Amino acid sequence: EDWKDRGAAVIVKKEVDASGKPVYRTVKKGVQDFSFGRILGEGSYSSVYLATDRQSLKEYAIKVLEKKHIIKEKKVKYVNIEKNTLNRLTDHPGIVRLYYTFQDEQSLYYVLDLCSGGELLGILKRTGTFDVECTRFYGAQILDAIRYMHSRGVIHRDLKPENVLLDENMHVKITDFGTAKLLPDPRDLSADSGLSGPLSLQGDSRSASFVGTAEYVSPELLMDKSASKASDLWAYGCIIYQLLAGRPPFKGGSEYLTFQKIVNLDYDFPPGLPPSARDLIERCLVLEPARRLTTEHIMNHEFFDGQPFGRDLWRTKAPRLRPYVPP
Ligand SMILES: Nc1ncnc2c1ncn2[C@@H]1O[C@H](COP(=O)(O)OP(=O)(O)OP(=O)(O)O)[C@@H](O)[C@H]1O
Ligand SMILES: O=C(O)[C@@H]1CCC(=O)N(CCc2ccc(Cl)cc2)[C@H]1c1ccccc1Cl
Repeated sequence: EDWKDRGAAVIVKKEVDASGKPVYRTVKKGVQDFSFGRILGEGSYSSVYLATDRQSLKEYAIKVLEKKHIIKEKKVKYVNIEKNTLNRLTDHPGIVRLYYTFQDEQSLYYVLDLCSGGELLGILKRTGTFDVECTRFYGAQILDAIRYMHSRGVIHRDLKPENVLLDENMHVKITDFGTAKLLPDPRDLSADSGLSGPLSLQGDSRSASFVGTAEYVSPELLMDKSASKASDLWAYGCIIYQLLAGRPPFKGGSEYLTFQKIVNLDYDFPPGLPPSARDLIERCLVLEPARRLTTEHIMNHEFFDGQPFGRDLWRTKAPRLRPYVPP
């Protein structure tokens, strides 16, 4: 192959025809272009493998879904949502990148960024809690990624520490978009498209079916099933609380008891939490979605005073992991 593979979705092969004339053939990447390594993890409908591109030797995570299982579990819609969502979120360092997809008789394949640092939940369990510096760094990276997602009309709807992965530099990569809600793409909502309908249509997408993970689900999703961008900020408040406290704010002995705690806003802070962190969490964990802080408000909140966002945030070296020690 004269064409160096640059992680492109297709490879151009240079060959010669019978008369010796050079001809170029484009072929889509496929299973044979990778050497599959160990299993990185398993989902309900998927297995994720470490894989190396045979040409560029670049390492990826390849998520493999078995078609038979997807069809049996009626998850074909999920497959398309994950692909369409990831194709909308292509240029942010805090979102797992989908390079390309392909399929064979039995399976679907998603070639993704390799997140060799594992899940945020995993490192939180090892340290117990995060100190303020770590909470600010990871809180800022997660927020920066949410802000980008929302700007592209994507509501994640299942944000939680298990879905915040870490790359080789221990930087955040948000994953698991199969249950996301796609609003009309703001980039298509140019004035003349007439698509810029009533804001309520865009700001508050009705969702009859999906509910996230018990501890992080927002009260509005439990009460009347309407997910909006504010639902992601409720989950964000739960995550910040969990980084500092070592456990989520709403955790009952059963899912039902957890839901009761959520709709009654029944949670307490462990002693010694910094006042600015308490204030930030309190302003995210607000029952009325419209009264919750937005990503812009949170970036300007006192808890993040002096914390760079944007490019600088992604160039910063991840802080050493230290547990939170009350003063
Ligand atoms: N890009 C990645 N790099 C490294 N590990 C990954 C990557 N994506 C997923 N994993 C790991 O593989 C496992 C399965 O992930 P996957 O997204 O397929 O299923 P899941 O969403 O975790 O499970 P479920 O579908 O039940 O919600 C998870 O434990 C996850 O940590
Ligand atoms: O949307 C696409 O990029 C293609 C379009 C052509 C195609 O056939 N597929 C697979 C569609 C599909 C979805 C679910 C099952 Cl169980 C089987 C096939 C899509 C696909 C291929 C690979 C991985 C994911 C997807 Cl959605």
